[in-house]
Amino acid sequence: MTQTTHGTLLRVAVPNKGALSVAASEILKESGYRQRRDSKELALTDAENGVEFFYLRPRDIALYVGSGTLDIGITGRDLLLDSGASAKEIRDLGFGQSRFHFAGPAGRYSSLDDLAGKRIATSYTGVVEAFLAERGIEAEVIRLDGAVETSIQLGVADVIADVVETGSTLRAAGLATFGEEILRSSAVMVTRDGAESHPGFEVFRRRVEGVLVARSYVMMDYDIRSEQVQAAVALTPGIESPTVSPLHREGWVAVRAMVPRDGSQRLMDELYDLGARGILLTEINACRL
Ligand SMILES: Nc1ncnc2c1ncn2[C@@H]1O[C@H](COP(=O)(O)OP(=O)(O)OP(=O)(O)O)[C@@H](O)[C@H]1O
Ligand SMILES: O=P(O)(O)OC[C@H]1O[C@H](OP(=O)(O)OP(=O)(O)O)[C@H](O)[C@@H]1O
Ligand SMILES: [Mg+2]
Repeated sequence: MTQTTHGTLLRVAVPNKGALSVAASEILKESGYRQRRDSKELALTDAENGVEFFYLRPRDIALYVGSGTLDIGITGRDLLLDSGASAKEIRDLGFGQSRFHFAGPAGRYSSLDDLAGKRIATSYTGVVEAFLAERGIEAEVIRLDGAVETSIQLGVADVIADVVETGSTLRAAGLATFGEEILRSSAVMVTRDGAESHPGFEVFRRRVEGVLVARSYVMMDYDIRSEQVQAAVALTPGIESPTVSPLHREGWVAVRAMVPRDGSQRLMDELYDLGARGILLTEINACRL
């Protein structure tokens, strides 16, 4: 293992390509870590921060983390479940959202009952077989590496089970989803029992958490008459507790609180109606809570 003045480096897996790779490196950069500049680099040591990054196929990441070779990884929830690895999800990272669905020629299939005896092509055999077993559906699962949408036209399968984001790939192939959603996925941070004891683990987790909170919250400042402050603070309770400071203007106070980015415009309207003035919204770049 690599040693530095910090001791053993924390070993972190990052998707090397595909739908998650750019956003994963982005969140790590925002968390203050060095990231590779060249997509051909396979590993990068950020000695100053005590972390070594390994750029791997997102499909393999849960296996490396589950087996104990690496401490933390970023991958998709669907890939984690499909791998059957003993890695565990510790944080939804809020990007790479996708749904996983059965699909067939538009109009031909309407429910899961239509799956019996069919050939289902997918890159996610673990997820699909578990789903079918749970519901007692007997069907043949055919493993393909990708571009599964084409397999029906080529006569290899009757239906597919695949990742759907915008649905444009399905539409282009003349396919439509049917039956209930198999699972909902997004990028997740994974680790394994025992990795938490690494001295660098908690710092890493807290840094990423700080970026995620900074992305979902904004800072709100406003002035309000003292007699309205209770009602206003009830609308903006903050995370710990809002800061209320006296103003030079008699009978008025200034309030500062973190508020969820979603709904923040509506909140400004409500505060204005309460009598608040000078309402400001500012971005938070990073935080530790
Ligand atoms: N179009 C998409 N939009 C958002 N997330 C996606 C999309 N396609 C795939 N994903 C998610 O990205 C993760 C990895 O998929 P990705 O396509 O990068 O890898 P792969 O299919 O194994 O490899 P590749 O497509 O490079 O052969 C999965 O968790 C998946 O849910
Ligand atoms: O609903 P959409 O927005 O069209 O996205 C879904 C498509 O994106 C992924 O393909 P990818 O580009 O990863 O190729 P692959 O099939 O070879 O994995 C996925 O497998 C679907 O084909
Ligand atoms: Mg893919």
